[in-house]
Amino acid sequence: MRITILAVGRLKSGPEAELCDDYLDRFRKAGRALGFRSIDLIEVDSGGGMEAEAERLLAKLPQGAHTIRLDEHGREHRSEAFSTYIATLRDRGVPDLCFLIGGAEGYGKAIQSAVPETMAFGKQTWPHRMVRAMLAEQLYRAVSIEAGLPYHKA
Ligand SMILES: C[S@@+](CC[C@H](N)C(=O)[O-])C[C@H]1O[C@@H](n2cnc3c(N)ncnc32)[C@H](O)[C@@H]1O
Repeated sequence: MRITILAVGRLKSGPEAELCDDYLDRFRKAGRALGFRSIDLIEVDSGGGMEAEAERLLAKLPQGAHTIRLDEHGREHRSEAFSTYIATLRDRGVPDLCFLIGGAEGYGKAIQSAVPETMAFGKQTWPHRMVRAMLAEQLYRAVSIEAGLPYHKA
């Protein structure tokens, strides 16, 4: 299974980008043996309003991907359940799993109707820069749980 994180805004550098890269690397190393073939972060330009950002996101969605929209109003998963969930998608043969992260204003309506599945990291609103690193960390945690690595302390 290939994973894509599709995010509004371009982070050239900074602590959030470094943290995100670090967890993506860890995910690649731990995930490969479990059948997670790749993980890529794709950024689209911010600006022009939510609907313009929505169009840019939709244009980059891998065709046929199982897509989950990160949203503070969304569904919450415990880390163990998230680990089982992505493993189940992989075992069902889903080729592409894509996570969307909105921009500073959130999502346009086109995204809300095209991507009904949501996931929340609690009910608070987090900066989109941090949400990337949080998602990369939860993905690494998910594969470390499946692999039995001593990272996650339940
Ligand atoms: C700054 S937030 C958007 C703020 C808010 N939705 C609005 O309309 O003002 C930017 C993006 O970060 C992500 N995000 C922020 N808080 C989140 C949370 N608690 N759980 C999951 N994703 C979150 C979402 O993808 C959101 O679109």
